[in-house]
Amino acid sequence: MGDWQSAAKRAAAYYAVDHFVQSGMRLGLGTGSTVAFVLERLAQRLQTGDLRDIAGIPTSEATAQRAQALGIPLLSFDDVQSLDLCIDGADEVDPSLNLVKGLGGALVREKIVASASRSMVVVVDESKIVPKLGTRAPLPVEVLTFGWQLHEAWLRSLGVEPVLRRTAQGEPFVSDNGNYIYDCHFPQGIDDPMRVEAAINNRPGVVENGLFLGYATQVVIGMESGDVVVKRVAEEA
Ligand SMILES: O=C[C@H](O)[C@H](O)[C@H](O)COP(=O)(O)O
Repeated sequence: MGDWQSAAKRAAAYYAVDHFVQSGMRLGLGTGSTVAFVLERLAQRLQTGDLRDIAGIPTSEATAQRAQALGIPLLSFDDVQSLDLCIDGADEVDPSLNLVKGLGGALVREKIVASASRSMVVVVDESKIVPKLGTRAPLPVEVLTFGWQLHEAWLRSLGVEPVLRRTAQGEPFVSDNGNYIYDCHFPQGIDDPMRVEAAINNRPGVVENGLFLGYATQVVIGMESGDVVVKRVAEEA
């Protein structure tokens, strides 16, 4: 990651916390290197007393640990069933603010938390902006370990190049939910995300895929120039 990308992620994350988070909110806390800056900013503003009475549901064990270390109060779905706002990163953002997520392996909990949130602010650097989903990042598909071997040929039959995600040691990567992940490469990008989402999620053994269609309400983009640009979903006519 270039220096500008790290600065752009921080700029987007700080902007999102400063413009969208208010005292008293119940938050969804996403996962990844950009969300790390969100947590940093939340902790700073809690310490100064600028923000009060906020708490969040983390979308991964990594986010839970980081938030706890920073003193950000955490909740679970035992405590609340809906959230005011979810802030999360993304691997791709298209012109309609549809997303691919999950390169950090947290897609299942991220989608559950996003679906329980009244709005979703996505924080990215400008390298994540794409004209078409599937052109920059593979689509992660989380599957149960039982029968994981059955999915590869099926995914290939959809015209996809699936690669089982592995650790640096060559072992299959295991998600926080105890599942495996196929990273699915689309040679021409994803032409019809809704059809792909329905087909993949209808397959027995598939837990979830990384397409987030219609979830993002705002996308905060940190630019290489140092500027921050905010995109919102188009208002309905
Ligand atoms: O599973 C991981 C998440 O979807 C992340 O939000 C996504 O991969 C973006 O991560 P980062 O901010 O590190 O690029």
